[in-house]
Amino acid sequence: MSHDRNVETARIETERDQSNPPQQLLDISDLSVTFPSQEGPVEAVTDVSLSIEPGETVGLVGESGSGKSVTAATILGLLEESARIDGSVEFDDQQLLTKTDDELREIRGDRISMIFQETGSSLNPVLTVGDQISETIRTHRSIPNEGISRLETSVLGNLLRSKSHPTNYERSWEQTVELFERVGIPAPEQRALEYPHEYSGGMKQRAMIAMAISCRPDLLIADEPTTALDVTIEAQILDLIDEVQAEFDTAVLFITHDMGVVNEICDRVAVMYAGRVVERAPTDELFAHPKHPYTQALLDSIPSLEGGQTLDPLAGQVPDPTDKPPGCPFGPRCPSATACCDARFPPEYPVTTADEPLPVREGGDDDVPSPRRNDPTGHAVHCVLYGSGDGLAPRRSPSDEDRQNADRGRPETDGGEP
Ligand SMILES: Nc1ncnc2c1ncn2[C@@H]1O[C@H](COP(=O)(O)OP(=O)(O)OP(=O)(O)O)[C@@H](O)[C@H]1O
Ligand code: NI
Repeated sequence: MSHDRNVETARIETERDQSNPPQQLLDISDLSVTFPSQEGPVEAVTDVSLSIEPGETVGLVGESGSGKSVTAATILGLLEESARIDGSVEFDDQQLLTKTDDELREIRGDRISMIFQETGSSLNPVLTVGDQISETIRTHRSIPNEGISRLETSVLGNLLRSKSHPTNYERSWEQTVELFERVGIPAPEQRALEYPHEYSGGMKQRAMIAMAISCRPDLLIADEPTTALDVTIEAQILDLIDEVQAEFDTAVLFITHDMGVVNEICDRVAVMYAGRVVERAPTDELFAHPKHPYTQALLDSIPSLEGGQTLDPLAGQVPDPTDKPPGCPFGPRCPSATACCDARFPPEYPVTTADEPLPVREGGDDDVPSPRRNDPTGHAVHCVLYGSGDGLAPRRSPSDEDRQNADRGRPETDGGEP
């Protein structure tokens, strides 16, 4: 018996090794997040799996309320205590969900940094921008603080810098000015002495990027960092993120609702809808062959490059998270929906290379095949089962053909997987 158990353990471990290759920097699997509320539990994130390799830029895209920020906050350990978290978030093979607040604080700002849209609230209004960044450097690069308080550093800053002997404060200040230069803040020595209210939105965002890269993080989480900026400044900030990403080999999780931004800087994309990832693919592939009707609708709603005109804005709204429909949450807005979509959520389904036999889900739902399985291409689709892609048919009952396709697994294959 014990022999059998060893064999079984070895098999499970081998499977785990294969399903969890060590080259992933971040590996989220089956993450669900539920908040308590007056109207009962609100599931903001459902069964999200997402991985990021070192140095890679992955976009997380979706409309407002799709669960992007909650996913990011979970990675960073910033959710309120009352939230229930299921699943796994591994960073560099360490499970983040079981870390203490202190351990997480150490990882944040040392290995994982973040930038947000609301830069204003991330910067302390009563400290100069330079002081805030140099303090971050002293804290996270383990340069001891020498017992100088915040107030003293502000008041004594110039004095300390004039000493011939470099102090830690002085060194961190020099590094701050270098970082300011690196992120394109003009007159960096002067600007470092100014307060946040003296900065424009774009300059604040540059300063936040300087702070975020001061620890040379392995992962940068950027949550809508350019949403509040005008398009010219946005383009500059995206270029900057791209540059520092290449220079420091930082992986980036880029959260946005803007497919145009995704196209600009992401290597791969995961599309979220109503708390779930509904499609994932390399960016080129996603733009060339979107599979999920929601992705198609998002792409159709990108303002055209020439005219800046919105072609086909997405009608309808994301379902109320306290009152999600039983079937596919996109069903009510989906041009390809059939009656099946109303009944139950179509399971995530990989788009595989042509001819590859599709495994049958063990103990799965009777007429819904579609196993969830390792997807080497990182490209999966939920609702291909009941029609998407070419078939923009009106809502209808499943045809015999649908059922046959369901039996086989997947109606169409384009075989164009990378
Ligand atoms: N602390 C919370 N308590 C209860 N519900 C929450 C909480 N935080 C988020 N939610 C809900 O979870 C869902 C997902 O929110 P989230 O902020 O992740 O969306 P998002 O995709 O980041 O949207 P946006 O583009 O507007 O930032 C929303 O319905 C939101 O109301
Ligand atoms: Ni958000």
